[in-house]
Amino acid sequence: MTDLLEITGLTVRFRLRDAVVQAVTNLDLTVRRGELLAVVGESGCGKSVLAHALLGLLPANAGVTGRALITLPPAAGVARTSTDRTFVLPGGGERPGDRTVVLPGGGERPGDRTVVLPGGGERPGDRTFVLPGGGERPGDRTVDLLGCGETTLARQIRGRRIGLIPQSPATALTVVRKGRRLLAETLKQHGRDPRLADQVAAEAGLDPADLERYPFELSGGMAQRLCTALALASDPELLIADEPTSGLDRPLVDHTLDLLRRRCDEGAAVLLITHDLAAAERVADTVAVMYASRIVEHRPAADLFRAPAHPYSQGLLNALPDRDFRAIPGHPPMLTALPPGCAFAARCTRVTDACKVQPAGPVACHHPLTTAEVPA
Ligand SMILES: Nc1ncnc2c1ncn2[C@@H]1O[C@H](COP(=O)(O)OP(=O)(O)OP(=O)(O)O)[C@@H](O)[C@H]1O
Ligand code: NI
Repeated sequence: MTDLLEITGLTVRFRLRDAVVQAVTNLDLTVRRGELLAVVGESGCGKSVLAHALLGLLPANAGVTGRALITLPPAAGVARTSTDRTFVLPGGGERPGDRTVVLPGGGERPGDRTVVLPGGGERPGDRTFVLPGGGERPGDRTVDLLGCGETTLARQIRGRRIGLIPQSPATALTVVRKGRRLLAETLKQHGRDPRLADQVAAEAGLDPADLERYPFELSGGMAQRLCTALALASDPELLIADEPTSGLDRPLVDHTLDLLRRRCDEGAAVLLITHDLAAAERVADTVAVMYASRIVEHRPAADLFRAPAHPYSQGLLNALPDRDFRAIPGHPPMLTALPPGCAFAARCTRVTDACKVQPAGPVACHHPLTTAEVPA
């Protein structure tokens, strides 16, 4: 997998009349093509502000520093080049006659994937998509999302290369137009057939019949799925999904998570912001745990869920109903009055004097748990 987005030193401060909110502090993250990165953490730790900073959606009282470099292919639209070819992939397992081929598009490149193609004609369940070569190609350009300016973000990035499923879908859908028209117009805007509206709605878990409703006639969960469909309409390289499953029933939660996973398997990247650790465990490749504006642990999902190293990550996992079901005592500190050292120290059972100094690294803790300390 190659890097799609590289964030370094992202810091966001909100100026209030008599205080400064430290919403995101010195955040480093890399998102690769094909990766599903989950960002988890308690309410108010800075997850949505991170998403909004990347998309230039913060209000005027926000100060943003750092870099967020996204590497994009030259053509408008999705990560495709003129040499990429479209394949139909088999819906099921391997079948007699299936052939193995190496990708297209002018010589092998780093990140090219080998796929098995169906030997016969199209079959039910077969899916068509373009396999991105992955590696950087001539003509790819790098844009700093934090420095490129509103015109570039509005015309080239937001809703095109980066899609957002917003945390408050009802607030996002203020227009008085039926879902079908909204979705069809969005598809058209991105050079896609507006007749795909039903298909994209269904992909997002929305009954196409509900496209006949006005946004204000939709339930919270329906509005959520319409926002998901709208975000998918441009087939973005990066999808930022901010609590995309809140308010959905279990089957729809699973449907949405499967959809996000599939996008990554097809070469796009997803930044999934969620309170739902079980969801992150199910679909994420990597997890970044945020606490009081900082990432405190960033590791492969399998490692983190098996053996969390930061005491805060362990606390979050212990709070799960199928684990200890025990919440971490206390509350996160106010972001207007953060301590100079580790912000978790006041709630941590492992605290020592060393914690008065800010810890750094992929596990930002002076006393991380060792694998031996994690109960089997
Ligand atoms: N415009 C603003 N002015 C001042 N403070 C703000 C502003 N927007 C957000 N904040 C503060 O920034 C902090 C991070 O907010 P954010 O919305 O990112 O939290 P979150 O992790 O997404 O929480 P939740 O899980 O509840 O959605 C919060 O303390 C919030 O009050
Ligand atoms: Ni949020």
